[in-house]
Amino acid sequence: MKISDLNLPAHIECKSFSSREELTHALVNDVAQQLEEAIHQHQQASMAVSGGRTPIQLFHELSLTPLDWAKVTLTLADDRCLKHEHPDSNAGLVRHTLLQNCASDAALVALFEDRLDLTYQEQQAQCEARLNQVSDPLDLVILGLGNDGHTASLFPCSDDIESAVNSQSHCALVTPKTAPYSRLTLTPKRILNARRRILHICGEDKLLTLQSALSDGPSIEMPIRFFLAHPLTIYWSA
Ligand SMILES: O=C(O)[C@H](O)[C@@H](O)[C@H](O)[C@H](O)COP(=O)(O)O
Repeated sequence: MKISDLNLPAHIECKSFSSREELTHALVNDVAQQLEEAIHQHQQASMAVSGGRTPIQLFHELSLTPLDWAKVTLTLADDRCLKHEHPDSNAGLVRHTLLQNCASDAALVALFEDRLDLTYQEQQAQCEARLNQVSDPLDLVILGLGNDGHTASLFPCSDDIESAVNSQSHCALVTPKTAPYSRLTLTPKRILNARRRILHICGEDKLLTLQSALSDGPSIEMPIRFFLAHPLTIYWSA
């Protein structure tokens, strides 16, 4: 199957690559250009990135890209409720792979604070306060996709999904049943307010998930649908 086999609506732009290396190269250029334009227009830039395995190469190559990183604020589309030194922490991943080299001067606004003495509800309240200080709209949000149709940490299996997707806040606390750790996630409201959204996916399995998300069905059952209904750029490679 190829991404061109999917019947994508006109508001979705699709960029398809024959290798992950080519995809990464093109995506780095796109992201760098978007951040530069934002800095040019309003003297600063803001971007939320996702965790997981897919963006690791992107983070590394972005970190090597010359840019006025001191004017860039990074945050996360979602994070696991873990200390940042934990290998599954998205904030830890961003610190170790993206906030390096040329990008070491960028600011990172973590969703989950690096401490375990607060309840998850207190963490959520503090995350909300921090996100209030990050420019809204964000210039760019890079999303990933799970094969259950989750994106960010909007997990369809979670008891919290309905309140998370309807939330008027910047972030929500979600505990998935099919994945480890409670999570803090940006809400659809905050993600949809961004100036631009990119979906970064690699592999045939993600294409099948995308195909099923494009078929009719409730958004809450495959939360990526909230974003497929709005302008989006998809970067895909096998
Ligand atoms: O922290 C997370 O789990 C994510 O941000 C999540 O939404 C991720 O993007 C997808 O699960 C895809 O993960 P992979 O890139 O590892 O397939």
